[in-house]
Amino acid sequence: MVTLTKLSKSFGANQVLKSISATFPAGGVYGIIGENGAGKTTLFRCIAGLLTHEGAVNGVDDTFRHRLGFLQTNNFFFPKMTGREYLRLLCQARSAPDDRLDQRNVFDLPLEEYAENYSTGMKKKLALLGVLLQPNDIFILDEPFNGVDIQSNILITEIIRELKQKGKTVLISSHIFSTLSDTCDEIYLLREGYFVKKVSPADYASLESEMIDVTVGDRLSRLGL
Ligand SMILES: Nc1ncnc2c1ncn2[C@@H]1O[C@H](COP(=O)(O)OP(=O)(O)OP(=O)(O)O)[C@@H](O)[C@H]1O
Repeated sequence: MVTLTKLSKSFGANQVLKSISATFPAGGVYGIIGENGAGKTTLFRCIAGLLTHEGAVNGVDDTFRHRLGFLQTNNFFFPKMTGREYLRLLCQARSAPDDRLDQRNVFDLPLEEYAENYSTGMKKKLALLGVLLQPNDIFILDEPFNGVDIQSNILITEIIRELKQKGKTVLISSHIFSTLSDTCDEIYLLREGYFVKKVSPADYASLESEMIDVTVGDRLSRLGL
């Protein structure tokens, strides 16, 4: 479970998150959507403890961050570290078994090659595999579908469903609505620092058409194709 209590974050005069309170129970998948710059990554980084903030995430003394796997939008890989060495490092950081890596390499990554030389999609999959090999209960996936191929898209969707079945908590952001509507129990719309909407599956279709209306508006006629 993830609980946010009056979570606020500013960068100088730019107040990105404005006293957000929300509860994400275990065994659920929660989508966070919002325009570029709405604050999704900032929210995730606050939850993961990578940014100082006002308000609380799961209480001050909670050790839940030791059970939290965070797939960032852009992942860092040490120079001259192979994919296998990266996975071992992540396993060892959480005292997880680092054997059977070839068997668990479900994305068929070239584990003997340097991770920094991987393609964009391969880097994303390596980082995702790393947090999946750890004994995490909470998964924050910032744009996990970004840059990955169709096959991996399908597999990641099924992995998210499996995490839910196992009772994990999954927070996920995406700019592709269908990737969220396929998996999420609730979708939150982040706008101007607030969750302005919390939508259940029965209302996903109307949320999507509302977003299309708002987004497209008069833009096509302005473009004048
Ligand atoms: N380290 C930082 N220093 C200053 N401003 C920042 C920093 N990180 C984010 N911001 C600002 O916070 C706001 C929210 O950025 P954030 O990356 O969280 O948005 P986002 O919703 O994840 O966007 P996108 O969909 O483009 O990934 C933006 O105005 C951004 O410029």
